[in-house]
Amino acid sequence: MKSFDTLFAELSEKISSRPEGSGTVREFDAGVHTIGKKIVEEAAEVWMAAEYESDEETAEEISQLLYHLQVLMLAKGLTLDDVYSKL
Ligand SMILES: N=c1c2ncn([C@@H]3O[C@H](COP(=O)(O)OP(=O)(O)OP(=O)(O)O)[C@@H](O)[C@H]3O)c2ncn1[C@@H]1O[C@H](COP(=O)(O)O)[C@@H](O)[C@H]1O
Repeated sequence: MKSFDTLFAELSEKISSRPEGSGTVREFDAGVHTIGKKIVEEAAEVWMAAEYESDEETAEEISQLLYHLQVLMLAKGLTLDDVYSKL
């Protein structure tokens, strides 16, 4: 099982090494505008799942939202500490 920190380390490594077929690299290259739209879409899916779907489906949507937030952090050059320092 991954944690928020281990996923962030994995995504950072993907963006550095740019392996063929990485969805993360593709989304990173698409830029902040595209990633931002994905975040809004995923946030709506979290809301709908929380109201109308199972706990498992809600957890899956939340995991996807966290993933896209991390890609946005990387696209902006933000670190985990930048965010954690605001918690
Ligand atoms: N955790 C995730 C993850 N969560 C969500 N997603 C992406 O978000 C999409 C889910 O969005 P939707 O539910 O809207 O599904 P969809 O509409 O079919 O997707 P799109 O058409 O919008 O691409 C998936 O298709 C993935 O592209 C993720 N992509 C990758 N990861 C993890 O990131 C790591 C690196 O992945 P790669 O860069 O692909 O190697 C791996 O550990 C993966 O498990």
